[in-house]
Amino acid sequence: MRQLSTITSKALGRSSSSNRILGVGGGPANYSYAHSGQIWRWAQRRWRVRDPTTTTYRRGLGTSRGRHLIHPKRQLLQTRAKGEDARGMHTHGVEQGEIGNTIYALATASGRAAIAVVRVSGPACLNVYSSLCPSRPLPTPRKATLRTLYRPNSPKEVLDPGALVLFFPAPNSHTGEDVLELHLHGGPAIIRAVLFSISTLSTPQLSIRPAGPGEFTRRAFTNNRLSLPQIEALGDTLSAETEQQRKLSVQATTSGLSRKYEQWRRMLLSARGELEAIIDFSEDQQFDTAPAEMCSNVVSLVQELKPMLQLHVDNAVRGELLRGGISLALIGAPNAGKSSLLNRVVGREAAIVSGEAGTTRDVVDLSVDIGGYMALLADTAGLRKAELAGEIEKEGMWRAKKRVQDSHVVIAVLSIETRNDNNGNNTPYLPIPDEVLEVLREAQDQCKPVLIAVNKTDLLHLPTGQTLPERFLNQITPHFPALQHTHIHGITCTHPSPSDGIQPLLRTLTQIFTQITTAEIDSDASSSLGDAIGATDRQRRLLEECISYLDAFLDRIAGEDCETDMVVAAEELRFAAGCLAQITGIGEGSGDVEEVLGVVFEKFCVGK
Ligand SMILES: Nc1nc2c(ncn2[C@@H]2O[C@H](COP(=O)(O)OP(=O)(O)OP(=O)(O)O)[C@@H](O)[C@H]2O)c(=O)[nH]1
Repeated sequence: MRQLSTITSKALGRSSSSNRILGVGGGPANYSYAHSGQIWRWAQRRWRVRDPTTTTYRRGLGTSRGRHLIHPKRQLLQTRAKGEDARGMHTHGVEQGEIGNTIYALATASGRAAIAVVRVSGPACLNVYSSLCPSRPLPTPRKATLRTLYRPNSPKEVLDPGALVLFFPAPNSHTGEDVLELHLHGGPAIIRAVLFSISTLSTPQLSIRPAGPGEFTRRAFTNNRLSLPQIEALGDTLSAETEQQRKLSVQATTSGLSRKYEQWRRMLLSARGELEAIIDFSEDQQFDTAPAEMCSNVVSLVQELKPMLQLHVDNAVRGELLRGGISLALIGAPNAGKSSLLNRVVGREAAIVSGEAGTTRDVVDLSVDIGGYMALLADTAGLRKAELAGEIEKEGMWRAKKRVQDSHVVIAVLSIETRNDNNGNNTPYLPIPDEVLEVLREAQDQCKPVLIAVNKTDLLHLPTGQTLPERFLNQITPHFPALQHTHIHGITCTHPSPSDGIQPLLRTLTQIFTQITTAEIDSDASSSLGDAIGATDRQRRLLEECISYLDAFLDRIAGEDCETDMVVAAEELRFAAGCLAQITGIGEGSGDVEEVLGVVFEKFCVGK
């Protein structure tokens, strides 16, 4: 990635306050600009000024809020960026009184168990310990130590005769505060007694109270032990059901995504600083680098950053497939065996199977773990000529087609049928209905992976090892020249056997899942692109928003009214950086982090 030229000339070198004003280089980050674009927005809101180039707007700029005007185009605000302290660390509006509290909760599931863990976090940890384990020395930090727990102030009353106690002194603990873990015998009465005992230790000076859902993790975030993306990933870890979801959440928890986004945000802020330097000082100052070159450097940086962001968005979409499940539509003619296949895959009689054509009228949805991937299977109404179908069946077919459009993968079930030949023998043949072909072609046009399952192969009495005769394969392939042969499987649903073809079909499905969820890696790009697959839906939407601001920036900078457009273009960069700030919860524009945390912590349980 190209580095922007650093502005070291007279314009910035005059004083340390210049550095602060321009937000370039070091120095306390206590100041931030509201430049023309921002003032314009205020003006729009307050005085209904529409055109940023009018003098009215400039008057608005000069007089609004009566702040110190350092330049006709901008104003210095001595407002500390919300949620950012002097070191640029996030404070997230945590009330000081709150953080001084000590919290406790049962960290393991309630109910009878071999072991139950009670967690305590906050400044009163040592008091809790000395009250429960009177006259016993504090365990060595991070070393499990056997202790007898007593009821506070009743040294003869044992609560748990053999608890393992762990002490994690601040700041090297999960929450960044002192943390005490009590590994108790898991009987409900012991747990209740210990929790009650802890609650009695609260004093006006050292408040001790039960923790809310996710409150330990919230403290970890507040104390910079975890980033917002890591917490989101942690939420996913807790709700992971399949192996792939688990891997994804672990990847996201341990990846350096936050660092990457923060790096990009700082690059954008630095780029914005360069533009603002040009706007403010190009008329009367000397730069080491010519303004035109500085401007083109900023444009190049944005042009290089954009595809990286786009790749992250694409990879995040793949991650969403793992997180939310891959949707599969089963389509085919009535009686082809779609419901029978669904039942075989989920391993139970989930859908009604009958010899009566048109049994399935509506879409039947089921989720199932296929090869470690969460798959959302949809059995749909059989497709046939509309003129043969009644109103309900027509509605069912419409829904089936709609489901194909919304699915990530399509499985078409064709079925072997038999008819009497002239000699009175039952001859197998493979009907391929036009309605099914049409839907499959549409799916292929939308680049959806398609798999064809030829059902009822038991009617063929094939020799062992053969799953589909060549002639049927040859009948299918001309319709789908682009379809891989490995995506055509012979199966039998009603005669389970090692050669029924179901396992090979599932293996192919798993391969398809792997393909559509594997991160796209640009060979020139950073390795963190693979990590982007762990990005959440919220992060993806913010990345997309960031890209749209970068597009707007590039449009502005290419505009004819260079002076005005550059001012507004710098504002677009600020918004773009704000989107990245919202992802990490760090920096100007990070928005209401509490609100984001509220959504993120919904998934957390008490004790986490
Ligand atoms: N011989 C044989 N019969 C099968 C097989 N699979 C399904 N059938 C039969 O085919 C008939 C239709 O099966 P379903 O699974 O209900 O078919 P469907 O495609 O869901 O049918 P609709 O709901 O009408 O769209 C039933 O009588 C099944 O027993 C198979 O592998 N071999």
